[in-house]
Amino acid sequence: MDAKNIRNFSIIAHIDHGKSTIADRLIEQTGTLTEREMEDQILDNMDLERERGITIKAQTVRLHYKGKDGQIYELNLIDTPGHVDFNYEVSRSLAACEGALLVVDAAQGVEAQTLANVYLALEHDLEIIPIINKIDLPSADPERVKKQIEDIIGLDASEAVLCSAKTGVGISKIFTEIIDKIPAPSGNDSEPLKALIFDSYFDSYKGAIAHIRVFEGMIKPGMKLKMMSTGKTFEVTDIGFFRPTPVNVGSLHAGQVGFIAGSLKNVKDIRVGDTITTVQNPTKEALPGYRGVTPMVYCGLYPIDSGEYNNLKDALEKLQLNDAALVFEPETSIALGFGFRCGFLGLLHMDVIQERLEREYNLKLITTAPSVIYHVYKTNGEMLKVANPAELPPPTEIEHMEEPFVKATVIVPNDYVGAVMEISQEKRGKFISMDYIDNRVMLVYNVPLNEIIYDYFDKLKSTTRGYASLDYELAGYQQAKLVKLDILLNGEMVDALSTIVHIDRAQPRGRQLAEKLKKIIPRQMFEIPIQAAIGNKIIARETVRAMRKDVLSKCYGGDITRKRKLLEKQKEGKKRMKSVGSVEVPQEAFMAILKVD
Ligand SMILES: Nc1nc2c(ncn2[C@@H]2O[C@H](COP(=O)(O)OP(=O)(O)OP(=O)(O)O)[C@@H](O)[C@H]2O)c(=O)[nH]1
Repeated sequence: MDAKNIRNFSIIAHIDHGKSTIADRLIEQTGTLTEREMEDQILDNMDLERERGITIKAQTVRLHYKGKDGQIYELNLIDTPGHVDFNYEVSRSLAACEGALLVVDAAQGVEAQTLANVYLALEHDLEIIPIINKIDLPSADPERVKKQIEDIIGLDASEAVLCSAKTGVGISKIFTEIIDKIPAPSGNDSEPLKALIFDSYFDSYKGAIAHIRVFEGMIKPGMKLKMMSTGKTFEVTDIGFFRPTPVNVGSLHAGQVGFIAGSLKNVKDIRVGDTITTVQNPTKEALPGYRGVTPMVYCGLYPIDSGEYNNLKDALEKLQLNDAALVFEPETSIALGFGFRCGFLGLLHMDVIQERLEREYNLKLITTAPSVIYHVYKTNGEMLKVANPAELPPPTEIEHMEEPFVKATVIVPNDYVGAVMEISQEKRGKFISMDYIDNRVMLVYNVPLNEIIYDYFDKLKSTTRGYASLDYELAGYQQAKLVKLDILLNGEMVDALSTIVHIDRAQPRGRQLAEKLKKIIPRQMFEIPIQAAIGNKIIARETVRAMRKDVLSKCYGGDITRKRKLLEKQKEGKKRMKSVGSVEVPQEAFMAILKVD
């Protein structure tokens, strides 16, 4: 295919504005798949993704379309993940494109992630084609949305495509716009190879597979290639593109998008953002923008049955084959035994991994409350990065501490500005700016990531009746007065329940946590004191009183089915219990810290 007939583009949108549905329509109209093959929402093909209705892993598909001029065009649609956790992947996918379709919901208008994604696209100098979707909705107001796109983003929206991915209106116009407005890729087959890795996945037959965009040069099977960030070399065995199932081809040329596989066994060898070149005639300069992914959120994962430790290890290793962003290392807790401290890109990523471990690998796990990484500057000049609150050194050894902050952008209707400000301040947010857009307001705050993890977004959503949209990006570390809050059960400290909190919040958090735990920890044969402590100082105390009745005392007569049901229920409840010293602690307790404020 002549490069002048190639178009590489992404679709960017706020969650639920219709990105996947539009992608489906584009695939359908190019006849890339027969109707029978056309499964609903092909691009979101992981089960979990479908259930949660969000795009997690980027997918790519090559479409062939006959333009008005009678020529066949190769359109490479590069899907981008739609969640803030995966911002870096979005950025790499965009770097592989010349253009982007900006999809905005005709009823909801511009939202926080619309903006975040547009800014990323503009950073990569992409040609942006505004598309106003869902015009079939009774509440659709395309004119108003056009105005928002112009006022807020500063893009000319006079020629925005009005479309309904549901009815199919406007889809043909999208093709014309892609062909007419998005520039064809430049690049030269005879230059030294320069290809960008923008995604990777693990195939049990072929090993690790890299999604790539060739900028300069060309690739053929048998070539010896080199990863520029690590120097790792390998031989190419397979080359191809996605339709969306993989189709092998003989070569990939400058300007094209596709995949390569070779003697690579682990996705860790394929770093998203890295540049690939040839061993024989390497390029001098890597493509810009590469950085390693760093997990932002950590938690402890422990098998309820300690005999499952090795199975958990195997499962994590398997998941990691496909997910280079997942990190883990063995950890021991006095309370929970042997487990792993695992690092994730964000809360959604954490949720997805936990769910897959339980669902696909049949593991029963105790998860500790998520934590961020604190920078602890010790009095001896050492700096520690602490991801597990239990590992915080004693206060006497700490000179000062720093915690990660994010720049949070919130868009809400005018009526809720006060509420958002209140929540943000409560969450130790520092006000940055406020702008009026249409009948809404865009607020920017610097907020500790720790507070975002707790319940910032939930609170935001509930107090604004779901109208607030949020996007955030990491904004560096700042000094903060932080302390470790410990919990003692029956006089014994439970390391897995320790958290790091701001000094001003420590007292009330400790009290609330003790109250909450009192409700969660079931009564046992003896009295259980629950204490919250900072260092040696006890700041709260509650007591779970001893059990008086056993579960069966409710059963009168000989109703055996009811009796069995009660025992079953009790067993069910027990599954998620972990004996900590002499106390049975349910999973919920380890998450209780997230539920207090
Ligand atoms: N009425 C109407 N509904 C639509 C239209 N396009 C998409 N939807 C619906 O809007 C919802 C979200 O659409 P998706 O395509 O899953 O949205 P998305 O942007 O891909 O969402 P993420 O994958 O989470 O980023 C789905 O229930 C769609 O059926 C449209 O043109 N009209």
